[in-house]
Amino acid sequence: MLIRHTPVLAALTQLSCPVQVFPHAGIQQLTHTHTPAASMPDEKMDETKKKKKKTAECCGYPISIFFIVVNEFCERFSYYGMRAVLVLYFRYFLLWDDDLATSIYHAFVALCYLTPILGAIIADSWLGKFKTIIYLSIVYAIGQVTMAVSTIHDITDSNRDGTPDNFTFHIALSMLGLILIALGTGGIKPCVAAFGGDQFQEHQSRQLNTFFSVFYLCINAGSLLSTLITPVLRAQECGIHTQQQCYPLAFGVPAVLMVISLVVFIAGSGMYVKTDPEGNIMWSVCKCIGFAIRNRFRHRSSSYPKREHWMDWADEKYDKLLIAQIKMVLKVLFLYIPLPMFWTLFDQKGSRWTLQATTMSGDFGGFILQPDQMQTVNPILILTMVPIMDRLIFPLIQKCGLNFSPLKRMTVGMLFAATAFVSAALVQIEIDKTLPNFPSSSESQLKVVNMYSTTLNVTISPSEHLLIESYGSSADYITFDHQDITVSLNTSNVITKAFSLIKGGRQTLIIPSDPTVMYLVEDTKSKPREGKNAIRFVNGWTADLNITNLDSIEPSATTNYTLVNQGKRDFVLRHGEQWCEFSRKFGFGASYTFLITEAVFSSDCESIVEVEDMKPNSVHMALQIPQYFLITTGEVMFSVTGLQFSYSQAPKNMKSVLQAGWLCTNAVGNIIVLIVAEIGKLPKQWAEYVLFASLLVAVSIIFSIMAYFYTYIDPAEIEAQIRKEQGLEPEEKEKEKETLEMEEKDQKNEQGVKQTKI
Ligand SMILES: C[C@H](N)C(=O)N1CCC[C@H]1C(=O)O
Repeated sequence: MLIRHTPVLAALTQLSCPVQVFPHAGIQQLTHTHTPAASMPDEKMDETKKKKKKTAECCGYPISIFFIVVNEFCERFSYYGMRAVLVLYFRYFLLWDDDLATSIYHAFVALCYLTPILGAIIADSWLGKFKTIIYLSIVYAIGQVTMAVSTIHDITDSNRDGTPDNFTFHIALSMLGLILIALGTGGIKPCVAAFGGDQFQEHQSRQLNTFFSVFYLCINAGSLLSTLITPVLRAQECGIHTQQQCYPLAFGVPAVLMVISLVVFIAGSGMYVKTDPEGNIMWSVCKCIGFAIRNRFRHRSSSYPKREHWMDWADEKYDKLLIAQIKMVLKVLFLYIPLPMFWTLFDQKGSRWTLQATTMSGDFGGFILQPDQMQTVNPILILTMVPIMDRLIFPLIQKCGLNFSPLKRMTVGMLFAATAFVSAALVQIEIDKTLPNFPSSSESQLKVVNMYSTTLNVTISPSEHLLIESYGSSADYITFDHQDITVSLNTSNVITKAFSLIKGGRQTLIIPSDPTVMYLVEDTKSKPREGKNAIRFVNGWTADLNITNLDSIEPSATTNYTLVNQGKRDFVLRHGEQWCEFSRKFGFGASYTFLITEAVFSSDCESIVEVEDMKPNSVHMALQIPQYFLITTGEVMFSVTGLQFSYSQAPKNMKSVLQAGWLCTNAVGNIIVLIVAEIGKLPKQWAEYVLFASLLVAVSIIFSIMAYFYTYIDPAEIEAQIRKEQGLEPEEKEKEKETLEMEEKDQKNEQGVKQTKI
């Protein structure tokens, strides 16, 4: 069979066109060997006419962009604000355990980045971007309201004890809310970015790139504000019958912001450039690909001449333009295959890095930073680094004559993320030096506390001999590689008792005022969560005691651990009319047992003895700043560029689809985090960080090779040339005139800006 080769198809299949770097644009474009007007497709020109009539401009930017970026700010506030308190809601309202809460949280985030495919298909094939954004924003707002309602404990708290009586109701409502939110946030995300891009005209490529940077700034401004505000709202107390943590307010404010986002978007509706969907494009794409594969298979014999691209096997039945568009999209999607690895590392900020922060000290002198607040460093850095990169670093690189093309930027971004993980590994090594020596799964550890009135000689079979003074403890934990021990106490007569220790556990042997009833209590064997401190009391007084926020404690008994925050804490010990106040300043991540002596009231609580079970964290959280700086630099190079690249390389009718493909790399990255968390970790955390860094370096090498073979295209130009070859080109002269007019207008605008600056 004979295949016709047109110049455009040859250009598409060989992809070896000369390239030219546009100033600031970052995206290399095909060199025009003819006037720009000559390359403009008729359809695009018609659309441009529409744009010219409709779009008002300010400083060279379409005014409609203002509504889109404000909409994005409010939407991201809503999304990140809700996300900031979600795990806590699962953990402390629905009372799920840590594992379930984290898994559902990550699954939700992954779903939010998978639904863009659905939104893109709806937008590009059916409703168009404008209507898709409106309808899915309504779904999103309903989801946020449903979520806020699901957190009102009073709805099912018929016995008014402060906890919901019907958990199934709250779980069902919140899951419905989350599904609607995922559908809404994911569905509109590819459309909003692409819709913003659609507002720009051919001659505004510089402004288009700035738009994507401003868009990213708005995302992070929204994220920063909401991550700071919603936890504060959650910490308030509210309720109808009983006062509880105010989840309805923490979820309600994001719901209000989502409604505002929708109103702002609708307010701009008269100004937007709205491109209509071109029928069920996704279905046509699938059918065309299916036909190409079947046709290739039918003609597999070597007697048939080869075609330059496997999609050319759809030539017999499908339009050349569609085939060319599919080739463009597939080429970019293929390039995306290695990208999820970046997000796998990036998304660990919220999990592994936050856990790392819980083993560090957040005392910054003037203020205290909680471990999860460390994440706000990312949006703060984005807000400062995007302008610096855009205005200073990238132009400087360009001035030096270096071709820092988008795909090179993305590769360098990945390498920055890898170095962030090397930095995290170095910090981890420092932390490990300060961590207690926890027992392995076959070992047991024991500490001894003496509440007896005199010093005791304690022998633990077979070979441990300890001398422990009254209201004192053994210096540190003793490690045993067996569980069964016998303890002998040398009091007036020898008391002997056998115990079985917990494998892999840490315990304390409490010897009370009556040593014959000595007993074991279980100790914490990991750092207390969220950088808090675990404390407990042993009552050496002669009667029951009440301690603030703790149950009443019997003589000789030990309380369970209570978690207290960093800072000065006061406890009132009370028995009947007698009381005293005990104050203590806590650091981060320590564990203490307080021994209450017989003289507690007569000494005004001064005689209480502190036994340090676990030292407070000593490595400072500031050491995490370099890793945050490196990952954020990586994000600016990778994510902002990826957003622009996905828009610029997509054919007009598949812009949202490529945005969705880009967002999907994020979803896959999140799913990898989930799988890694489930499969388990390397024995050493620093080794896991190094492993992730090495994987990303390997992936970025693969990506750079793929990028080397990628040729940047101007989809509009290719589409125009195909249309021209198909005889669909309108009057050249009219087009030329239109373009010249547009360029003149652009120049005037730029001069206007310069004059204003002067
Ligand atoms: C908050 C992040 N710095 C950020 O801007 N993003 C993380 C995933 C992509 C992007 C977003 O759109 O939220």
